[in-house]
Amino acid sequence: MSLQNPPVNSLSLEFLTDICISVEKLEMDKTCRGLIITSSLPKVFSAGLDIMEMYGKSPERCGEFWRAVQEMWLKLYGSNMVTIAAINGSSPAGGCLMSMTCDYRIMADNPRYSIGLNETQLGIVAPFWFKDTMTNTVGHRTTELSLQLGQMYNPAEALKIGLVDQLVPEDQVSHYSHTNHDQVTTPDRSKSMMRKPTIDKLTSKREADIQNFVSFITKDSIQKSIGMYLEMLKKRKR
Ligand SMILES: CCCCC/C=C\C/C=C\C/C=C/C(=O)SCCNC(=O)CCNC(=O)[C@H](O)C(C)(C)COP(=O)(O)OP(=O)(O)OC[C@H]1O[C@@H](n2cnc3c(N)ncnc32)[C@H](O)[C@@H]1OP(=O)(O)O
Repeated sequence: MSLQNPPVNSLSLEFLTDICISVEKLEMDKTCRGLIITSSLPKVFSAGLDIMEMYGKSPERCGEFWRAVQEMWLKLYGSNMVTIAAINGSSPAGGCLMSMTCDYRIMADNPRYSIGLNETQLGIVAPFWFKDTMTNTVGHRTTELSLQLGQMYNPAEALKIGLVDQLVPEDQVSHYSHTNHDQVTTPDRSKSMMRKPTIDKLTSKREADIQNFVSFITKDSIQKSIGMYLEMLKKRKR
C-alpha cells in the first residue's frame, strides 16, 4: 500500500477512509500474505493527521474525523496480516503512529528524516492509545521522555531506542521490505496475544475517547495553539 495524498500524505478524513477500505479488502483476500506500507511521495512517509481537520471544524465533523483515526489504528494494529512499514521519509505524530502499528519498521538512513510523536509541540496531549502503542514499541521510560518533550528522532536515534528495527540505504527501502516480508510467512498468533489488551482498552472507551477529543480540540485555547502552529509551518517554508 503506497500512500499518495500530496503534498505530505496528511491523514484527512477522506484519506483515512480510503486506507481503511484498502486494508479491509486486503484482509479479506485469502491470497494476500501481508502488507507493506510505504509512501509514493518524496521525503515524506506521512505528515500525520491533517491539521486542517482539527482547525475551525464543527464538533460533529471533528467527531467523525476522530472515529476514522481510531478505525485506521484498530484495523492496522489488529491486522491478521504480517505488516511492515517501509519508512521512506519523515513520519511525525500520526505518521509515526501508523508505522508503529506495523510488525516491523524499516527506515531510510537519511539524517534529514525524522520520526516521533511530537504532539506536545502543537500544544496537545497524545491520546492514551498513541501513548500505549509507543510504550509497547519502545518501553515506558523512553515513551515518557519522548512524549514530554514531543521528541522527533533522526533515523540513527530511532534505531537506538527501538522505534525502528532496521536502517537501510534510501534507494533500498523497498527491496529490504520485500526481503524481510518474504521471511515471515504466517502471521503469528502471539501478535494478537500481545496487542489484544491495548486494542480492547480503546474499543471499550471508544465513544468517551471521541467525546474527549471533540471537547479538547474545539476549545478556544487549543484552536489558538493549532492556528499558531499552522502559521509556523507556513513561515518555515519561506
Ligand atoms: C484530554 C483528552 C485528550 C484527547 C486527545 C486530544 C488531542 C490529540 C489529537 C491529535 C494527535 C495529533 C496527531 C497528529 O498527527 S497532528 C499532525 C502533526 N504533524 C506535524 O506536526 C507535521 C508537520 N509537518 C512537517 O513537519 C513537514 O510538513 C514535513 C512532514 C516534515 C514535510 O516537510 P516538507 O518541507 O516536505 O513540506 P512542508 O512543510 O513545506 O509542507 C507542505 C504543505 O503541507 C502542509 N502540511 C504539513 N504537514 C501537515 C499536516 N500534518 N496537516 C496539514 N497540512 C500539513 C504545510 O503547511 C504546507 O502547506 P502549504 O499550504 O504552505 O503548502
